[in-house]
Amino acid sequence: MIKISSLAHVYDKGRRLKFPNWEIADMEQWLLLGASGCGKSTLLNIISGLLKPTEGEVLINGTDLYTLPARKLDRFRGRHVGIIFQRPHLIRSLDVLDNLELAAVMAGLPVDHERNLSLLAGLGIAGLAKNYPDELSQGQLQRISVARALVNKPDLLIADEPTSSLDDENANQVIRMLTTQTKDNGAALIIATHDQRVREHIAKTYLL
Ligand SMILES: Nc1ncnc2c1ncn2[C@@H]1O[C@H](COP(=O)(O)OP(=O)(O)OP(=O)(O)O)[C@@H](O)[C@H]1O
Repeated sequence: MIKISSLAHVYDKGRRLKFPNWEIADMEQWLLLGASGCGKSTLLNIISGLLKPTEGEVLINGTDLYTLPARKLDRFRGRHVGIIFQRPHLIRSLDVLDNLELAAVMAGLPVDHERNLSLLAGLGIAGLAKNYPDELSQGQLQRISVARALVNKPDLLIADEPTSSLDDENANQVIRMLTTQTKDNGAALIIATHDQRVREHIAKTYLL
C-alpha cells in the first residue's frame, strides 16, 4: 500500500504546491490528472523517491521513504518502484538487453535474462534486444522504457505521459502491457496523462 499525507513542495522562488492525501491499495490502478503546471511530475518524483518534499510523508509498504538515508533510498526505489519518464532515459553505449540488465544490477538484484527477454517479447520488440538506443524510434524507445521499469518486479509502476509519442496501435499495446504486467506482477500503477486513450482503461482518478 502507498500512502501520501500532508504533502507540499516549494521549489526555489516557486509557489507552494499542495497535494491531497492519497492511499493506493496493492495492485490498484490510478490516473493522475490535472492541468499543465499543477504539479503532476513533481508529485510523481516525490512518490518515486527522487524529490524530497518540503512537507509531508510518503509511505510505501510501511516504509517512510524520506527517513531512509540516501543510499538506502536509492536501493529501495530500485527494488520497489518502476518509473517510466516522459522521455526515455536509456544508456546510449549499452544495447537494449544490457539496459534492462543494468536496472537489476543497480538495485543489487540478480539478472534474470529469460524474464528480460520475455518482457521484450511481450511488448513485441524481442528483435531489438541487441540494438542500441540511437538505432530506435521514439515509440520503440518508449516500449523499452516500459520493459525496463518492470525488470525488478516493482510494487509500484509510475508512468508520466507514457503514450504521448505513440500512434494508436502502439499506445494500445503499451497500455495493455502496463495494465496487465502490473497485475501479473502484483504491482500498483499510476499513470499521469492527458491522453484520452489511457483514460478509457483506468477507472480510479486522483485529480490535482
Ligand atoms: N525543478 C524545478 N524548479 C523550479 N520550479 C519547478 C521545477 N520543476 C517544476 N517547477 C514548477 O512547479 C510547477 C509544477 O510543475 P510540474 O512539472 O510538476 O507540473 P505538471 O503538472 O507535471 O505539468 P505538465 O502537465 O505541463 O507536465 C510549475 O509551476 C513548474 O514551473
